[in-house]
Amino acid sequence: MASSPPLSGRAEIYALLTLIRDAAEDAMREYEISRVPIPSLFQPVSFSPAPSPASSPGPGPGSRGPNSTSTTSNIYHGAIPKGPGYLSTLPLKKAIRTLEAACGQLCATLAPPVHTIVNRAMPHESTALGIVAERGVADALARYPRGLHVSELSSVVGIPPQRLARLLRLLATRHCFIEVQPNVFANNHLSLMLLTASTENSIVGVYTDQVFRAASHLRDVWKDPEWAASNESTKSAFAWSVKDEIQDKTMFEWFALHPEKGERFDRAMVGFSNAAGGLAAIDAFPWHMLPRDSTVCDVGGGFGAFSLPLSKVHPHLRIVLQDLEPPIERAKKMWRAENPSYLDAGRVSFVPSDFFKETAEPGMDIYYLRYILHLWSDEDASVVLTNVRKAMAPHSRILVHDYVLQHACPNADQASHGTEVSPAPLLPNYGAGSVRGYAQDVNMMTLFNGKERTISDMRYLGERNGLEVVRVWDLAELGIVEFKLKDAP
Ligand SMILES: C[S@@+](CC[C@H](N)C(=O)[O-])C[C@H]1O[C@@H](n2cnc3c(N)ncnc32)[C@H](O)[C@@H]1O
Repeated sequence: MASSPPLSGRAEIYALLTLIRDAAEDAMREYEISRVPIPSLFQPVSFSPAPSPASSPGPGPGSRGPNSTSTTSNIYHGAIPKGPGYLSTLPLKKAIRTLEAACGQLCATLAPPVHTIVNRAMPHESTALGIVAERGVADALARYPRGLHVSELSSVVGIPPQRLARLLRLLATRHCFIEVQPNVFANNHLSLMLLTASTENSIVGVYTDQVFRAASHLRDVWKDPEWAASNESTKSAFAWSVKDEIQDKTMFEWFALHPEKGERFDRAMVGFSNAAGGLAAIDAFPWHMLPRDSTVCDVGGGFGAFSLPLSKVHPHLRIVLQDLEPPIERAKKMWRAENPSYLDAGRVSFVPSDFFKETAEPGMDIYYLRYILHLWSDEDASVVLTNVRKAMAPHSRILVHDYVLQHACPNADQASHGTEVSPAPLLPNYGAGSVRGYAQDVNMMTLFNGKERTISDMRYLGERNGLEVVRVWDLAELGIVEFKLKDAP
């Protein structure tokens, strides 16, 4: 546990400035190593139609990893280019974690508290992002690198010019879009994320629509004694928000009434994974050390947002994709389009299965669960884990790929099992540099009564299901917790 005395006053500010400078240097070095130009927020970008899936680049020799541009194909970015300067590697994420933590701590230290608190309470940036993403503003600007006046843009996106200008100015003030002249706006590399074909547009849609509405009901839910006391996923704020339409169902069951929202959610998972570095595990975990034909069961794998790119980078593995029937049907189409040779060689199989009712595929080498356990309370997560444990052979491993949260104060688990310790004077959990995980924790509570977990929570969950933590792989935002059977070698 880090127990050095806290710095104060000028010493803390200078330590933060040093961290900012060092982290920015690390980030710039990563761009240089990757031969990607350092992006400019002031460089307008244009966009022409996407390459067909057949011509999109796949992993190849010399690629830097699954999050770098060279290994991404259309499903991961929704068939759009990421603009100049797009890079998302693990070293860059680590540098940005420190940079954001130090900048956040510096501003929160020196700014008048009222300034910080009022800014944090304002939800309007999210509102503006949601509207602009839904109306396709980035698409409408795509062919105009010198920008378009709101009077022309207005008729394309169906928002009155002056209202549109105000939404865009709020966003441009935070560097998403550029106001190139008064009331004339152009895309930059941030606003490109909002192109309607992009998976990031879908995650913006999910957060600013479904999640936003559900979160606004948390207060009401907690005033109802029955709902407030329940940990069931069918008694979440999301369930409350749709209770006039459907009762006692989870969000996944609600998707059956709204298949278009289910499909948007699938795409959003890819967008979220891009943001969180969800593919970093392809490089960081030693898949290449597993013998040929080792088997990986992607439990609740959706259409294979992880296992599909895994199959491209590590084709020596065999994959079994398990999920409910509708995602499995979508998965078959996705694999046919994205990795037909792997499919035709019979190296992937699709198994419709309810992980609450059925055991996983028996005797697999790896059971991989990404964004699964965090959806559920300890009781429900235990049912899923038990159904996996029953299928395990003595050598099998479970990889739980989720956030691994830390307390915001020094604690015994801070450096256990491979999690990285933040440099002083940052908060032990990297503060603002890791805030998305803590927001996701509240999001899981909102949508499913689920939760993100600390390493102690993971250990507890393992112990109550006959499993032991082997180690944690710190992936700068998400982590992988590796479990084995208790008492297995
Ligand atoms: C948050 S998504 C994660 C998908 C995928 N693992 C990924 O990382 O992109 C949760 C997945 O769990 C699946 N799921 C939900 N309830 C399930 C159940 N009872 N049995 C099997 N899969 C289920 C959903 O269909 C969805 O694909």
